[in-house]
Amino acid sequence: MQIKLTKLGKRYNYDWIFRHLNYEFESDKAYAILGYNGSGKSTFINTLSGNLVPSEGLIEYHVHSKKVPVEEVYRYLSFSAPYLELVEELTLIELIHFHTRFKPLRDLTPQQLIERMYLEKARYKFVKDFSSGMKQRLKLGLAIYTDAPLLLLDEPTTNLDQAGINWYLDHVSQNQAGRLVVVCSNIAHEYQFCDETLDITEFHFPK
Ligand SMILES: Nc1ncnc2c1ncn2[C@@H]1O[C@H](COP(=O)(O)OP(=O)(O)OP(=O)(O)O)[C@@H](O)[C@H]1O
Repeated sequence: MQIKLTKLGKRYNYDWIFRHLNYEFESDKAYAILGYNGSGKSTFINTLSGNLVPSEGLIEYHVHSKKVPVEEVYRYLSFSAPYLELVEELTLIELIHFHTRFKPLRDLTPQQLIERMYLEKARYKFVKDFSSGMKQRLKLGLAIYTDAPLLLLDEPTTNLDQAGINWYLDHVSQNQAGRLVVVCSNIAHEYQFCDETLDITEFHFPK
């Protein structure tokens, strides 16, 4: 997946969140989107995902050199963010089967995914009864192990303890080859594996 941004801008009402943003994301690379709280990282990643419509400028997507229209981009991405909800009324195994009806996993079975997330004991537990750290591991596991060329992660280590952070870093780096990975963060350990950084505050307007 390659993404080219040309003079991209997003505003809410009269407030520009970012503007005049020219950038190219290349496949097989990991990028960190940086900026303080409220600087526009989530707005940016949601614009990149096609979930928010830009106020000006252009986003062009290519998968294996084939142009993908913005309304089709959701087919090519997996996304984990604190504001994206899990279906909490399902058990873990039900949720994974539900998820795979929409998007396949990367060469592993639901049982193997449960093992990789260290959630074997929660196989038949309702997701609503998971701890906040277990929910975050589940969100990340589903995103990382979905077979999608674009992996979007907003604040990936929210609610994770040190063991959970190490688990995230291991699994994201083992599954990064051949994909475009974009991480929104202002915590260094969340994006230490990234090749490039993009500071959203450089595109605040007016400067
Ligand atoms: N739907 C909306 N309508 C109006 N303003 C919004 C909307 N969503 C976000 N904003 C504003 O846009 C700005 C950027 O918010 P955003 O959530 O993108 O920042 P962030 O860098 O991801 O913050 P954090 O690190 O705290 O998650 C903030 O001032 C926020 O209040």
